[in-house]
Amino acid sequence: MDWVKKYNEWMHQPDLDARLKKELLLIEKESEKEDRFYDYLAFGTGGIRGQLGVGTNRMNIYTIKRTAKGLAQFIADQGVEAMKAGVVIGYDNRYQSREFAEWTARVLASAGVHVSLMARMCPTPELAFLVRELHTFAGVMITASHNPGDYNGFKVYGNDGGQITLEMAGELSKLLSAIDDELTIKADSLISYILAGDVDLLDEQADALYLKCLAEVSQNKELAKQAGSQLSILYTPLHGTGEALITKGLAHAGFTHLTVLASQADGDPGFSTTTFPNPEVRTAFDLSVETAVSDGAELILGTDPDSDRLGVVLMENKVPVYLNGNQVGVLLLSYLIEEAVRQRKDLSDYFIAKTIVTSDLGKKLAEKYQLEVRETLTGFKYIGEQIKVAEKEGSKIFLFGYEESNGYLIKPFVRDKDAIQAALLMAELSLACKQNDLTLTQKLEQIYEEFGFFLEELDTIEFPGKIGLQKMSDLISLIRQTPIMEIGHKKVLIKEDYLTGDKLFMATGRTERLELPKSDVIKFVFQDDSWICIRPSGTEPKCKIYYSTCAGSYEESSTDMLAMKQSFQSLINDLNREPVYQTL
Ligand SMILES: O=P([O-])(O)O[C@H]1O[C@H](COP(=O)(O)O)[C@@H](O)[C@H](O)[C@H]1O
Ligand SMILES: [Mg+2]
Repeated sequence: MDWVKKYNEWMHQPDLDARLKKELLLIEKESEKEDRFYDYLAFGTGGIRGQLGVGTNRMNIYTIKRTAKGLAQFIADQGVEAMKAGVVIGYDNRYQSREFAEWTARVLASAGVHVSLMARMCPTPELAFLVRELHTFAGVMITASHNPGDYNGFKVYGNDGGQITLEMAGELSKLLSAIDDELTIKADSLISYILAGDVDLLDEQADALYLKCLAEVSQNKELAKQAGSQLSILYTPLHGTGEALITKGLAHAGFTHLTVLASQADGDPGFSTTTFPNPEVRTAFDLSVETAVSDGAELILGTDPDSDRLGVVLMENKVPVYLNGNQVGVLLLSYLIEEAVRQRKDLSDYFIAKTIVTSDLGKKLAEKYQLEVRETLTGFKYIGEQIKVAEKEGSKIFLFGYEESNGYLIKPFVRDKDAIQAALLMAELSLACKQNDLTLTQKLEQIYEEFGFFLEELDTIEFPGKIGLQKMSDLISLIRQTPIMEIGHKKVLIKEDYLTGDKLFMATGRTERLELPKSDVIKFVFQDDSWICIRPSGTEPKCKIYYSTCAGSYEESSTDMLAMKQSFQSLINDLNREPVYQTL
């Protein structure tokens, strides 16, 4: 895109939003202007996501209107029935989320697409649920999930309730590439569309519908009814949308001893009490741990702003034990398996889904019970897609889906990760363990003893701006091209390149085809089942490096981890010829 032309167009637009105009006038550096106007934001792992601000490469009312116009055209192309089925729209507590949701509703309605708009902020899984429940053609959620406060985003759902995958995103992007009149897209007022019946507002009824289905998540209803009040839970919504459904959902099930961390329950879009509202990061729990120590809570649950990620901290003798997403996932899976066995279900009828960057511990556990394991690329949309595929095939039944970045799904009435479902099951599992005089760390230990001590770590390297994007792509290409036979003392057994689709056996040079769609991901697998995977994030300007080790003891596994990380870090620094390493 000719950024100078675009910049001038925005600069000379007579009625440009006053705040954006002010911001535009303050930009002096040419590189900054270029970064904001060289392109439009594109679809990534979780829809369109970016920093708020002026420019085509930022989230603002103009880029939102353009995206909504593209979506309206896409729906109109499917015919009148699709337009009537329409779109359900939700939004979180972020800056401008509500404004963006209203603009999306207005632009869609102006094109004749029916809209159901949430009247207040809601969790992403509730919106995903409503797509199925209301049989709409699509769904839109305005959120940037766990990203910092200056981000926002536009997630799109298809009529199965899952986030759109490559095919639909590709078609939508094609339509969007022909739209460049973002500054002049017009629509009537929201109230006029509501009065005309083109936009419906959804409120309490949405919660009631969701909560009715949530009850299905419970594996042992009697347990929580009888003993739920014995488990003391502290919950933090991290200023986001989770409070209403989590408190109601858990209370209905019987978990009545639940306290909400008041200082993080105010919907503050600046996330002022935490630097990063991401339950993957320990500091997100600083305040809740402090409170749990003084109040004696046994379990801390925390959800990200749009409440699709769940973080768990166990309080054992007032000492916090932070679980990562892989650990929570394997604990939930082991509980689902135990309950299925107790209920005499034939587990070979079921499948689980996980991503290629998620630990293999869950896979080992599942395989012991003849559960099929389906692996997908990163992005919960691919896990949601597997449920659709299985239904179409009439093959296996979905038992569980999860990924390392704190995403879990139990019941497929939602087709995206759902922290409300996961919070309920986590509470139930904690209670079941408590009843058996077992701590969750002991439970985890038992799993490690049986299947091996799997450790996982994540490094991120930030690559901001247009130049950063190029540097990141160059680095990953270098890794792709360099014949890496060994990392530290470990021989590479297999190199999987998801961009070329090749699975290369290093010793013999033999290749097999990888079955997943093409994606810029490289995975090195070692002889002892440990692996390293590198890919660009699709939601933030950074490169992610995942490490996983497995050994017969915790000590062995962590020594391995340290050695493996150090070697890979210095390999990357050497390849890049400038040190780029920064740890999450
Ligand atoms: O950010 P969320 O919670 O919407 O989640 C989205 O992004 C995450 C991070 O993606 P990436 O590694 O590409 O940044 C993915 O793990 C997740 O599957 C996806 O739904
Ligand atoms: Mg989220």
